[in-house]
Amino acid sequence: MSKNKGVNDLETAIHNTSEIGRLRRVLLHRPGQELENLMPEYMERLLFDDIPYLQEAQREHDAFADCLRQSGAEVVYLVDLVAASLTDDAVKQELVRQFLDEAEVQEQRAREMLSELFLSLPNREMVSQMMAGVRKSQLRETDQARLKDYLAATAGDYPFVIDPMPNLYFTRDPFATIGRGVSIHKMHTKTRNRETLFAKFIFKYHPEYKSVPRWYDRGETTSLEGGDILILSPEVLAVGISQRTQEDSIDQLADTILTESPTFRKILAFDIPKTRSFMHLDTVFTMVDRDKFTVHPNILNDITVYVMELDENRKMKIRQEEGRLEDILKEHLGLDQVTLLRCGEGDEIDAAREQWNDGSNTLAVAPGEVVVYARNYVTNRLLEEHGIKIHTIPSAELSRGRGGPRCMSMPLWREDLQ
Ligand SMILES: NC(=O)NCCC[C@H](N)C(=O)O
Repeated sequence: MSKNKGVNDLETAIHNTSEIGRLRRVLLHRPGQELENLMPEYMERLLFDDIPYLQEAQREHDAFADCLRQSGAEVVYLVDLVAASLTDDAVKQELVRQFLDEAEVQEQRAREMLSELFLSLPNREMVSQMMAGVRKSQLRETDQARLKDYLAATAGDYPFVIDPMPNLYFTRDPFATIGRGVSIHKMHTKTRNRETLFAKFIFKYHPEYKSVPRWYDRGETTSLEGGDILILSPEVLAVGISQRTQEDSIDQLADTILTESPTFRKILAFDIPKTRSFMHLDTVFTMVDRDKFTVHPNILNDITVYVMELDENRKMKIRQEEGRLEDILKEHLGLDQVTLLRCGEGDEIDAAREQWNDGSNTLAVAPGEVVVYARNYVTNRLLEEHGIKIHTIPSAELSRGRGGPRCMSMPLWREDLQ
């Protein structure tokens, strides 16, 4: 792939062989009405710690998208991809049917009314409405009257007929591009599991994406989330064993990838503490250059790395690594030196504060060039001192969802590293 090629010349739908190759096409979701459907009573279940101010969150998100465009990436939005996957009425009806199943709307009359509501909308608006959720008050008065008993019995005072999906702007998690393929995830929580239905439709019906190889699927029984998957090189993947990703899922992913992908040879499984602030591997560890990584200092004593690879009989071998993380990375990536850049410069308080606001969660747009939240100025200064070029984006509202630039993006196409 030549650096001079235009985005339209990218020959394959998906191409992602590293964390840091020049980013050429990336998937985002601009936060929408789903954030306006957050209420304090239900925030914890919906995985938010506070309610972002939507207009400001959108301004911040637009600044993020502009920053990615200026660094040479085409920005693609989730609603547009899903809308373009609804290639005919039958597919649109199939999405509505499965969406209602997964939103657990079982009563026949309620299903009919909601189907009518969704199918009356153009594709893009319909998808946005699904994402936003449906308030009881949005149903026509006549429908509310007809459904009175059903609504009282199923929801009581609960104000939604269908829950919002406020975590959609973290496009990193419901599916992940790996090499030329994709893993579609079974999510750890019910609230986020509904997000992966959109990925199912993109990779089943979208004209450009429907033939992409599949490494993992949403029908699996154990959870795997994209924030736990890092592509350290075309041969080596890192996958977090975390609050969100189970060991069995990594076994399953490793079996498929190591057998079927033409390049990946090894998976490093990083066992990290299972807590909310470290929910995924990328909340404590990201790659910023060929030999440099950000890390949350608090996990360094609490991390165990396992190496998974196929032996000469193509049977999976797993062994535990000993020693410092720097040395393990050096060995498996064939590097002379690895530098770990400690969040908050390693200061106990700055590290905790900045990691909570995703100081270790950087998105590389090229080797040694990353997008970071402006608020994490201590970590950002350290990155610059080590020669990393940083692009800062505003983050007062976006950070309330507990995810940073890497969490808010899914690379669809990166250039290979030379
Ligand atoms: N990769 C990531 O760490 N994504 C951030 C996800 C935040 C979201 N509120 C969640 O709890 O799933």
